[in-house]
Amino acid sequence: DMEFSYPKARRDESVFDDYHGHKISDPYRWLEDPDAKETIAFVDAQNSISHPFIEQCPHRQKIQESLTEKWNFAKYSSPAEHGGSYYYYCNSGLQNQSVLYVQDNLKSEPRVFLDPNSLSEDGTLSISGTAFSEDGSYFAYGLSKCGSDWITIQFKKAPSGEDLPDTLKHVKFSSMAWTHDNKGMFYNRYPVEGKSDGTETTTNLYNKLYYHRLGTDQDEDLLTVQFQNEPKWKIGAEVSVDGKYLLLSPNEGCDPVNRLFYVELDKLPNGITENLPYVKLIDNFDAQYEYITNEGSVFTFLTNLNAPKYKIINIDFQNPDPKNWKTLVEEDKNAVLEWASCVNHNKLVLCYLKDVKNKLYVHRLETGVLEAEIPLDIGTIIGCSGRKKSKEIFIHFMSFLTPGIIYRVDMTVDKPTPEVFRTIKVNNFDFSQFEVQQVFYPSKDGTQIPMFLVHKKGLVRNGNTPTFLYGYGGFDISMKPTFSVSRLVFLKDLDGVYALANIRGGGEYGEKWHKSGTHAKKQNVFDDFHAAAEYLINQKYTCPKKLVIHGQSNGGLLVAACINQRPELYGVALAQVGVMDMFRFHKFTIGHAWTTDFGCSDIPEQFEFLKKYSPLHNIRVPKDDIQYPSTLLLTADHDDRVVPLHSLKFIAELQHTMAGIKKQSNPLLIKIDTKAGHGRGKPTAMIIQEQTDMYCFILKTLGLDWFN
Ligand SMILES: O=C([C@@H]1CC(F)(F)CN1C(=O)CCN1C(=O)c2ccccc2C1=O)N1CCCC1
Repeated sequence: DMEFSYPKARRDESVFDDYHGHKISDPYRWLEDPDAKETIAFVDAQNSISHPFIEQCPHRQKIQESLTEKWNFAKYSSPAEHGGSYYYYCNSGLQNQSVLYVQDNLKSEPRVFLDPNSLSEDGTLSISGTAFSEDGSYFAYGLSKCGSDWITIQFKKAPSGEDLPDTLKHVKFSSMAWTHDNKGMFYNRYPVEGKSDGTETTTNLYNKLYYHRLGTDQDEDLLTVQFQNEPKWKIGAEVSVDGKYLLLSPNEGCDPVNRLFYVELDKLPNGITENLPYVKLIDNFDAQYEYITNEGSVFTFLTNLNAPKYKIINIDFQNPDPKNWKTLVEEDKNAVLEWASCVNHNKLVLCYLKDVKNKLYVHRLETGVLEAEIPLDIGTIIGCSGRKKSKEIFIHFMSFLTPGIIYRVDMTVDKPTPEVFRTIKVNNFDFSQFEVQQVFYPSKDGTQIPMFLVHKKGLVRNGNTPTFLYGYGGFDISMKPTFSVSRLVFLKDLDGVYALANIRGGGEYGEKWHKSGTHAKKQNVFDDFHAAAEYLINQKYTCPKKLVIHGQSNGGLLVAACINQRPELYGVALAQVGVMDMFRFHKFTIGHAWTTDFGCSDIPEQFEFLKKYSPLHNIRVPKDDIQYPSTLLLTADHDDRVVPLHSLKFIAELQHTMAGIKKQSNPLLIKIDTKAGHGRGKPTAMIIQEQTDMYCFILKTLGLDWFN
């Protein structure tokens, strides 16, 4: 047990806000300026205690070597056909970024098409968004530095890979939609306001849609669509499969809802110009309308309109009145329709999630009638490639104990059957020693919550097994079984249990499940997670001291709120890039888009429910001899999704509150990485370091040995 002396951080008690009559102080407001000398000093001081604690782990070297060795297996994506060539990503094992290869056909010799590893020494430059032109002769790709959401779009000739000079800057949250004359592409930009390298916290408002004509300078790009009276709107843009329509899907948050406007491109008297005239087909945020395909003016959409588990409808743009809309595939009350794709001209491939397991079906586009099920094992479809003109699709299957199988499915036959195209193999790892089960446990309000458990076969439930509980709980995102070799190494070497709780707020059971974990019902999410912990303890898998909880982003909020509410229930808490200040999150970068799940402190009744769980505002000394779990917050200087100030303010308040409290022997630390962001695009070397850090922290705080 160590007594920590945490860095002193200035508390400015003079800073407070009045929220509808409530005076709320914000003594670490100064930490909101990432460039202030004082903030930089705070970050260094925190790292100077967290780094040694993590690095002094006796087994660090062994852990790092073991993770690196196990990580070193070839990873592939499904192939995708463009312009007659096939493209796929491959990471040979330890490359920092996957490489995009091209081959003339599925059997021929692949060539490197784009290798991001050649673009930066440390692998911190990553591909973020790609789009081939309709004839496959041009390729646009976004590059992100250090994991920032900002991208720069560049272009190549395809399949040669020859670089083109066109460069589009100040792009963020962008569609990439080519016109079918292959002359140019629609994309999104934000107005330039000072620094935009991903370390700034400036709010992102007034998203605009531009059209770039290949071979011209960016400053000649046409400002085609903007909504000057709707600063929060982001403008999704897509060109229809026949090239005749530009589909605009504005949304103003993260809910699965959008408006639907369109432009008939071949009816424009002067081609594409500034301020394109659009038709408002759907001018409300009542539902989501996701374009699948169209036959002339009859458009097929995936929608949750009066269908919280989604359905497929047809809208004839010539008869747009909702009373003429037709349902093509009815909602399935027992499964969520996650996505649909039109392939082989007249087929619809539908992917459902049923009790958090994916199932694939083929329907006729013309009638919506079910034709066949594509048989799959229990697990997750993480990718599907194939277009309307494709006669085949490739599906990428994965699960806890399946690193990946890519199937090719011939869509021209009556009974499409998956044939193995490629199996992702992990060397010398015996998966047969593990098993997966799905359990359902009751939450506080009696709701049955699914949870996956992964552990070695023959596990003895003695209430003392190190258990790693992961959750997210928001934004209609479903936590599905995926493969992680580092997790399995952890389970193997510690005889541990991995638990994935499908708590409310996610998309596991459609829009009702999502909504029941938002706004005034957000506490359901935390209750579901507490109940998962209690289940694991009551069923003798583990005990509080051996229970590790981990969450990222909205899941970081989950972990922080949970240790505030039930510190006695958890042994170790890893809160990664979490949202901690629920009163101010909407002021930074894209935070304003999250009010769809969280609400906003500007609104009195929403302030009331935010106040009840906001991590930063609910830190208190636990009663009796209860202390906070060993806690490690993780964030990074280029995280412009959830800006680091959230974690900095939370750790400052937590350390202040618990400093000098003798019973708090568990460490309360934060690690702030540099040249890293919210997570996407992180190079392999940094991922392995981060996993090593987390396992070192867990081993040290659980007092465990790493056997392997
Ligand atoms: O990052 C997020 C939430 C959760 C999410 F809904 F899944 C996504 N999200 C977002 O904030 C999504 C941000 N975002 C867009 O709005 C957008 C438009 C077009 C292209 C790409 C983007 C994109 O990444 N959060 C961080 C913590 C709380 C929520």
